[in-house]
Amino acid sequence: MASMLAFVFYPSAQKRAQAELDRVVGRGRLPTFEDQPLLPYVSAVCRELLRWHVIVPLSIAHSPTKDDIYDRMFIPKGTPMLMNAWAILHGPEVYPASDPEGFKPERFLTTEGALNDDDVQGAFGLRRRSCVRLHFANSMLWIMVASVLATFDVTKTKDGRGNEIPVDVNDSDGFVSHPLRSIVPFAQEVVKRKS
Ligand code: HEM
Repeated sequence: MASMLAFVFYPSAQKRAQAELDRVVGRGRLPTFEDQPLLPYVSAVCRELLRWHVIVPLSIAHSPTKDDIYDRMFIPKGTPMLMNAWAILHGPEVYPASDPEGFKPERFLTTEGALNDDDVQGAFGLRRRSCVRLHFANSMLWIMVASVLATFDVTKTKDGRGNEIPVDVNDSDGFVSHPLRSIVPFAQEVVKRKS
């Protein structure tokens, strides 16, 4: 869902990823995992999706098994603790160069155009208890994004006069965050790309 919003709001990122796909894969087949090393911008789009719209914004609650002190704060055993993944992944200290709220896949690329070392680990929790299926989830996200971009243009819907209908962003409440489903069929168009 967040990918559809990102493609609508940031058409230049969508076009740049499609240009990379056209150059590496061509228009005669779908991308596969063998193509992945040659598609750093598409991979950067996936990282930016995980960062820009954090799926589990407060991660999962954990609690210490014994009393602890952290940074001069006393934390009693059993205190529920949440990691603010949204704040970490939008922190201007970590993403200073360019607008942490904006969708900028190039923040994950080196000046030579290769992927940098920031693998957005925080989106999957940190350290010992992080997501056990993060590699599977990353692969599924990548193949979905690569396939959609290879096949479709995602744009704003136009009204009867040809004016774009503004997309209103509403996110779900709760443990898992996603754009609300109702906006998708009404304000976005997913059109098969012209060959
Ligand atoms: C983009 C997709 C996904 C995201 C963003 C995500 C994110 C997370 C996060 C933030 C946690 C909590 C880590 C913590 O406790 O600090 C977690 C835990 C977990 N995730 Fe995922 N996850 C994703 C996909 C999946 C999938 C596809 C599976 C299974 C097929 C999965 C299975 C689990 C399990 C079993 C845990 C609990 C791990 C534990 O407590 O030891 N996740 N995930």
